Amino acid sequence: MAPDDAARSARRDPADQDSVERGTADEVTSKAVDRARAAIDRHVRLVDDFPSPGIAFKDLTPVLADPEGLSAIVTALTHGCRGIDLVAGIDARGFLLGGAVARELEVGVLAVRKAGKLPPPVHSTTYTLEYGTASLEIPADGLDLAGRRVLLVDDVLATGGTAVAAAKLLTDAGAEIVGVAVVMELAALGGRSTIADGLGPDIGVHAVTVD
Ligand SMILES: O=P(O)(O)OC[C@H]1O[C@H](OP(=O)(O)OP(=O)(O)O)[C@H](O)[C@@H]1O
Ligand SMILES: Nc1ncnc2[nH]cnc12
Repeated sequence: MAPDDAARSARRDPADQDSVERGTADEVTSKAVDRARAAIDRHVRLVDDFPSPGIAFKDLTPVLADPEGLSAIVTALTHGCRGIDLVAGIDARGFLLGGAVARELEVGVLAVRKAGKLPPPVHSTTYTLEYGTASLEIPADGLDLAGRRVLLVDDVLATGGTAVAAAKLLTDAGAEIVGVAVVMELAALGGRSTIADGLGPDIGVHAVTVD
């Protein structure tokens, strides 16, 4: 996505003194990206052969537990999400990030959950990710997604299977996916092109850092 003033346009008066003192939204975001990358480099836990042999797992849990890391990442993730009215956080670290991003943008948040956690009825889909298959679900009742403009948020984009599956669940329920925002993109696994193939070339994919 192109740099923009998403967080500010979503909730702040561009002329307010606080924004002026902290610089333009682009400057704030660009500094946040630098801080976020530094926190990721400092705290990411690299675990070989998890959850299965041959997988180099990047665990962002300690990054999110760091106050500077969480703060910078949330600011950086709001970059480029103009005009959204719902954040969807993907199970499980996407819940933490999605809630914080939604609060920052003053919109609601929806948890896209792994199978078996939600009461029926649900919309469900099974998909393939880097290390196996899984199912995601959202409520099929009590939630009107028609016409909602949704930003998908997750910690890692690897093959893109998870993001495409979550997006399809939401679009089948009537929502429009406006963008996908992740902390870390594992570029070698081709998630960006899977998203373009599955959701169309116009879906913006914003990664705070690319590995
Ligand atoms: O791009 P993909 O190949 O689909 O992989 C990305 C997904 O993999 C991880 O989740 P995982 O399903 O391992 O669940 P977790 O959040 O519980 O660790 C990560 O949090 C993403 O959701
Ligand atoms: N290598 C990896 N590290 C962390 N999360 C992932 N999700 C899919 N592949 C992953």
